[in-house]
Amino acid sequence: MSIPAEAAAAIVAAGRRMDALGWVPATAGNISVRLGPDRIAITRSGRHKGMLEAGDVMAVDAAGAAIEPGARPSYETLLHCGIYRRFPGAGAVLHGHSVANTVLSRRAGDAIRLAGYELLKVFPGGPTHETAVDLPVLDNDQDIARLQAALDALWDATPEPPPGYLIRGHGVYVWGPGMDAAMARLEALEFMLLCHLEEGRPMR
Ligand SMILES: CSC[C@@H](O)[C@@H](O)C(=O)COP(=O)(O)O
Ligand SMILES: [Zn+2]
Repeated sequence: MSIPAEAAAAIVAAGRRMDALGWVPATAGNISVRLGPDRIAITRSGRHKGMLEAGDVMAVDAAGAAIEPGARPSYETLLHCGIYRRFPGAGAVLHGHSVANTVLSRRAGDAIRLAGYELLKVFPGGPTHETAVDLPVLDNDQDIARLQAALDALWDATPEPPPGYLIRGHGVYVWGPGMDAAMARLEALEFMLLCHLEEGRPMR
């Protein structure tokens, strides 16, 4: 299946931006866009996200299976599928490994509370800086299906989960209705995490 040029271009541009900000070292990170009810455009596994070309983006179905036989999507494809399945309004998903999200997630318990930051207004339902967002932190797991099951259990127990979470010592997942919104949320989140880190704040 060929990927719509606009979707591939949005993924390539997002990878360059994340790389410029130092959030996707080596071949870290993965990026996707929802194409339709049973189609997702996602980065191929093992590509450097700052040097993507349109051909580094491929299609999978809603269960994460490659449409093109033999093609190898991101190792973490099931996490993207889990987000699109759970949140019908999600149109783009970003995953990065920044220093701030890695260090803070290693120190944190099961959540990091972000409160009092002006940039919280970038998150849905956060019209003022007085809102607090509890960003979930899950233990890392190389069994991605098991990690997604832990996320599903968490989301089942959380009335309105924020559009992002951390994986301990690994990275962040953030989503939005489209790529621009997902990137704005990622930038806001990384900014607040960096503030948190600089201040040496307690986690909750
Ligand atoms: C460079 S190691 C990082 C990977 O293990 C993984 O966490 C990651 O983010 C990228 O995996 P990928 O399969 O390229 O999408
Ligand atoms: Zn990763």
